Amino acid sequence: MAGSGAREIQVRTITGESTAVLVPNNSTIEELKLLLKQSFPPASNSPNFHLFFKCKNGPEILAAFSLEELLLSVKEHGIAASGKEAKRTRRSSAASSSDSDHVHCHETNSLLPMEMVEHLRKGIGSKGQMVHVEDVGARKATYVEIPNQLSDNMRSALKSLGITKLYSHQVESIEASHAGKNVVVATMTSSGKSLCYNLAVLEVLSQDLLSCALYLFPTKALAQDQLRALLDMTKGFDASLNIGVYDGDTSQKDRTWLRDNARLLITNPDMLHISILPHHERFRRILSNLRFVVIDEAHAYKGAFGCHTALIMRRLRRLCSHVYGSDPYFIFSTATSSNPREHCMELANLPTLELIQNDGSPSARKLFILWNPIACPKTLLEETCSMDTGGSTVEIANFRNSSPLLNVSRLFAEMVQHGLRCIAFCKSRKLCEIVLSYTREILRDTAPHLVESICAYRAGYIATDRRRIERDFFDGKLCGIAATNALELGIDVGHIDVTLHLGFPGSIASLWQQAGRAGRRERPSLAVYVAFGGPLDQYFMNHPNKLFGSPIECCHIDAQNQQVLEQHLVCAAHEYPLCLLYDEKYFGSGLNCSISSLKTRGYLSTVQSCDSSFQMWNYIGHEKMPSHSVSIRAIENVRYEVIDQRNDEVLEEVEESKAFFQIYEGAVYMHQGKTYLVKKLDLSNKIALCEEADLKYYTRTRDYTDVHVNGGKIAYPVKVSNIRLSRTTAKAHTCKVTTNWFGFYRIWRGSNQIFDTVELSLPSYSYNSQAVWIPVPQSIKAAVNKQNFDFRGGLHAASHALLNVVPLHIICNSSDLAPECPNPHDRRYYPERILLYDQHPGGLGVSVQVQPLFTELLTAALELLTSCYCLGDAGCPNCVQSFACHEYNEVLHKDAAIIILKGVLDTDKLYFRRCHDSSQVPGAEDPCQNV
Ligand SMILES: Nc1ncnc2c1ncn2[C@@H]1O[C@H](COP(=O)(O)OP(=O)(O)OP(=O)(O)O)[C@@H](O)[C@H]1O
Repeated sequence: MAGSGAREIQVRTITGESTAVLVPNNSTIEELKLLLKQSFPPASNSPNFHLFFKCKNGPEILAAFSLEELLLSVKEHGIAASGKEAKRTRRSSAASSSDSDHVHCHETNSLLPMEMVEHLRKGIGSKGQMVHVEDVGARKATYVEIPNQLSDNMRSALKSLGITKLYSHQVESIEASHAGKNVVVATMTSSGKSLCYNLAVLEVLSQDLLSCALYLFPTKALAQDQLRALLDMTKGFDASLNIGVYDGDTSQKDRTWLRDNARLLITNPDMLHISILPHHERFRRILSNLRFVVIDEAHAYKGAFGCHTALIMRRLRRLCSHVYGSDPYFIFSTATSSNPREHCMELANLPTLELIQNDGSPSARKLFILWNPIACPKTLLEETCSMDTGGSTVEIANFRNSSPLLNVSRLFAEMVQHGLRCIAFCKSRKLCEIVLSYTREILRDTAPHLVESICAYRAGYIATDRRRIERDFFDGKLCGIAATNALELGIDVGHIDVTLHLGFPGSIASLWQQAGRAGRRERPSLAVYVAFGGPLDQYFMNHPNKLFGSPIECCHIDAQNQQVLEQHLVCAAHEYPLCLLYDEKYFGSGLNCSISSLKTRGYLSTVQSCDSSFQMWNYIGHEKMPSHSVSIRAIENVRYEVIDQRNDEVLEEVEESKAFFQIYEGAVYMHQGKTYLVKKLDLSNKIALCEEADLKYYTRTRDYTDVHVNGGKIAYPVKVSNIRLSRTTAKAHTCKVTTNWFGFYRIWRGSNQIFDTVELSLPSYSYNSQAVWIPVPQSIKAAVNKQNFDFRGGLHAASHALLNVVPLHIICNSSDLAPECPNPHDRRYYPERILLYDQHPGGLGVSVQVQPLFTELLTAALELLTSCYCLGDAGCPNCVQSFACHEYNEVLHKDAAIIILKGVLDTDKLYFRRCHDSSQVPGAEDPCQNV
């Protein structure tokens, strides 16, 4: 029993030994350590000596040693960094939480990221899974003295951040901003880009007490993160800045206050579009005094979302100029784009932009491992497992299976057990939950005290849960997160040592963005890309130079996309009448034609004047708020709530389009690594009731997605370049994209064996869109079959090749379009055609732009395939594989695709020659005939 001057604490080592230790009150950390060492001399066979302190009498024990003492001690022993950083490391910060009665302490053999590579090579990677290690060398900082012109406010802000010198690119960008230039800072992740815009903006705002700034972030989490940073930085300022976040979560009361008082308003493009611009008079003070617009993570604005944001920027700049007499400067920041200047100029319609890209920040060494689970033959795996004395029976049994999921889970457990803070990026929400659950299973055997120190993070979780997880990771209460790309953009979750990547995330830019989350603040780091068995991942495993030697992707936006342009012109006219003379510089040369189209469709009217360029066009549409019907990033409002029926707690809200992949009666639903059985799906109230259950299986839906071409004409005429294009029989039509769910499988965990097939009856999910397509004649099918090639695989490969060449000819992202991807198990009839459709509900107009170019694109696709010397039916990512394939690049046949593409081009050529010969040119002079 604890006497009055002492307390009893329970101590347990990682190997499970446990005893009670009597600790005198007010003992220092050194005394405590000594006591513990006497009770548990580190055994030679226990190199990873983790101590777990559980205080029986509640949390008071922490009062015996202050955080400072703990930090000092930790620092002395060289197992964590000092000062501010140490506060964020897991080892020390668990103790900083006064409401915690758990203290985790790694006494010896915590591994550094670089040491981990050797550890893996000798341990779980000893049989060849580590197929490549790329050494991304360290870079030294180029510091510059803080410029003399910076005010005392700025100097004290820097001091409060512990910054004594600036990186060269920071000074370069601040000077450019202050010289009145628009600036884009395109340096590495964690290179101090925020300071580039914060110093430039705060300096002006603290000197000119009327001036205002608008910060745009693509996510609410980033906005909150920046608010915290700005409030910290400006604590000692003598000028009132009134910084606040104005987004969908802001209360009405706070909104009113911010409108009246804020000088630095943090928001997002959605809010600008739907709330600020349509009610611009309420923001008169801010818009009249707007000096800066800051756009962080500029690479997030590409494709459909980028196109909408570009038009919102034009609406903003136009209102500032026409109504409020202001002309703000722009500061962009981006880490992963290979065309930052061109992209940002298009985004905000700027004539000039200063590019700052000579990165002066230091970066530590990063080792990037390519890890191929299937590189390890089954027999060798068995051998490894039987030799692996540290693994549990479950683990050994599981690891015998070369599943990438189990590999990544094992790596995840390995990292946290060795004191390395880690994010395991997974491509889907389900994978994220499974990885968490497997990793916890491993930890339960090897380090039970760490089971609760890891969790999952994904966009579906309710906002308060996400904020808590971010905070807990930052504070060090958590040491690992299995996350989707929701954690990819730069939220500061503190220091991270390792990133794991389960499967290729969809773009090289995304992979680097994710890997950039580790190794911040000059600490060496590790990234491990674990491959799936699909052709794309296997290609990178076999050709590492294609991954590390290729430039990251460009960001494309097309602010002239007629369909999107017209949607925003309606909003713009509602905000302030349009005028050809003054607005063409914002909306481009298509303005005149779009105004006529909107007039015909009943959106605009004018009072006749003698000179048409002076005419003012007023909004006369029926909607009170036209911006409400323009969706800028296909956010779904209809969502299903997943409720734990035992305590009525909402676990998640799932968008309608994704709901039935996860929740249906009998589904095994996962949340924070726990399994739940879905008991009831209430379709009318959009609620799924579930109960926690210990299940040894998981479920997978049986579904298919069909594209039904309606044959309806698309309402928007497309501008065709003056270049004489080849004729085509391809058509662009409206279409309906429908997903059907008709059953599900029950599958054993571990062995992945299907043991039950269940039928389902669920409503299908559809959205209207636009498609461009060409039929493939029977003669071509016969030619493919004659070679014993897979015709369906050929259609799939040809559509992928076509998709791969589209962004080279049209400004768009390849993710704006999708091909028809066959499910290998689907034996139904399939249309014999090459088709691409707009992935954005309602359509984006990209298919329409593709149609007149179809022959050129088919020719380019054919050239791509014939000039690519890769071997095998499945091709490679340079030719027929697509990063975004819905069916993991299965059912591909490159040689069949060559026959199909060639055949379709020849058929079209022949058709037009015959038309010409018989002088029956069916309107073919106009390549838009089918639009
Ligand atoms: N001149 C400097 N000297 C030392 N540390 C700095 C300096 N400038 C910035 N930092 C620190 O570097 C870290 C990363 O900064 P910041 O978050 O601004 O990077 P970033 O480039 O915006 O990152 P991301 O690309 O992830 O958004 C922060 O902790 C910041 O305080």
